[in-house]
Amino acid sequence: MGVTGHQVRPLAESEFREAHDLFRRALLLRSSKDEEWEQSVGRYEPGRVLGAFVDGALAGTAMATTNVVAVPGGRRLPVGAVTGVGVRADRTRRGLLTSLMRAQLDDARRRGEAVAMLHASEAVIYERFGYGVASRSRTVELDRRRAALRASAPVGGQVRVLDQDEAAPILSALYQRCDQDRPGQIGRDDAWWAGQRSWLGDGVMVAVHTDGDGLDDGFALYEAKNDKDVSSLQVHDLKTANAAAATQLWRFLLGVDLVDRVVGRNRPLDEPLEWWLTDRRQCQVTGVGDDLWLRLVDVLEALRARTFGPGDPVVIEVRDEFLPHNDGRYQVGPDGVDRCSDEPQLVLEVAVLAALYLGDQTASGLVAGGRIEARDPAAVAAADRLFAAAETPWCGTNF
Ligand SMILES: CC(=O)SCCNC(=O)CCNC(=O)[C@H](O)C(C)(C)COP(=O)(O)OP(=O)(O)OC[C@H]1O[C@@H](n2cnc3c(N)ncnc32)[C@H](O)[C@@H]1OP(=O)(O)O
Repeated sequence: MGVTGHQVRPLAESEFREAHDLFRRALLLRSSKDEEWEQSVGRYEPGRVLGAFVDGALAGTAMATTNVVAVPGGRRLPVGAVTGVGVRADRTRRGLLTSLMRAQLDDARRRGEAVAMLHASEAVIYERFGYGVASRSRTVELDRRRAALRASAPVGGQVRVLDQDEAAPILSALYQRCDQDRPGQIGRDDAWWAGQRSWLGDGVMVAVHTDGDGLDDGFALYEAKNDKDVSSLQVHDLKTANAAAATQLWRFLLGVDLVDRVVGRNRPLDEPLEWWLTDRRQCQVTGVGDDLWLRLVDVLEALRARTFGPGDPVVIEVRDEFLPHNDGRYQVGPDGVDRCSDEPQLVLEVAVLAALYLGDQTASGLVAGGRIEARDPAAVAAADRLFAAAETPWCGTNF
């Protein structure tokens, strides 16, 4: 296969490191050191690492790892977690990524994965392939000396600090107890933890919270940084099973000596930090950005996998140029989803459906934004109720 003079095929295991380094160089990083490669190799899944070749030489790559993602209603769907996407800088804009995406989505379909997901390096790349922003996250910054939690914020349990070696044996099982039903949550296997450790480096510390019964129920991975005489704690990862674990971990982070600012990255939009603080302005939101991008590979199966809110069914027409088998009309209602031939009330592209799918966006917001055509205005409020999810979607896991 190929658009202009290139071929795409799954790579042999002996080619994985070349693909890894091609990806790193596409991200403007140096090639991996042996130790870094050893920590990353487990993430390369035979059969799911693709290469695009020009004149017989590897010029582009994309891979996926087999995972699950939680959708509204609590089901966890099989999903390909797409990553490692890169094309050599001297081979871009000649269709290599397009061929890689096509091969990868065809493969996902053969595997019976109704959705695919990724985190995007740039917002302009993936919509043409049917991906849309399905969850968002925010960056928060707190002045450590002025930010304090209210006495009324949940308390209980204890925090202990571990280094990465000590934390490694417990983090995987602990993560599985944290926030798992929230739409957008995905799995983290041992290979993910090893790869993440390589990515974050040696400077990371781990705070673990234990509840009153001695059960670990939350953790934070954080790192000290000095920038222009400002000392900060960068919180890379904070996941908890309950509110008390979250408030106690934030209390701990805000109590670390010698630190001016605490910066939480990739935090869920609904984390109630402002409500926990005595002075809500000490929580500054310095950024809101896209988190998880989803691609509905099989629209019917994906819609059937989630639950919908109450109300009248709505007929939507989905347009999908890249995967035309999804083109068509669907009746979506609390009692189920089916293809139909009725006149559509709402018309939208498949990437826009991804923005509705986990409940991140409302139909009315997308109508206002010009991304849904409302042929029947009465259907907009009905679609708002149908697609609403009980919890704000959030992934918060890099891959
Ligand atoms: C999930 C992840 O791994 S995210 C990481 C993605 N990788 C990177 O950002 C690394 C640096 N960038 C790259 O390696 C490459 O530029 C890629 C992979 C983003 C794109 O690869 P290419 O082979 O150039 O893409 P391809 O030629 O198939 O482009 C298809 C279309 O998308 C457009 N496009 C692709 N990348 C970009 C971009 N970064 N910005 C704007 N438009 C883009 C092309 O212009 C083209 O448009 P057209 O069909 O209207 O002509």
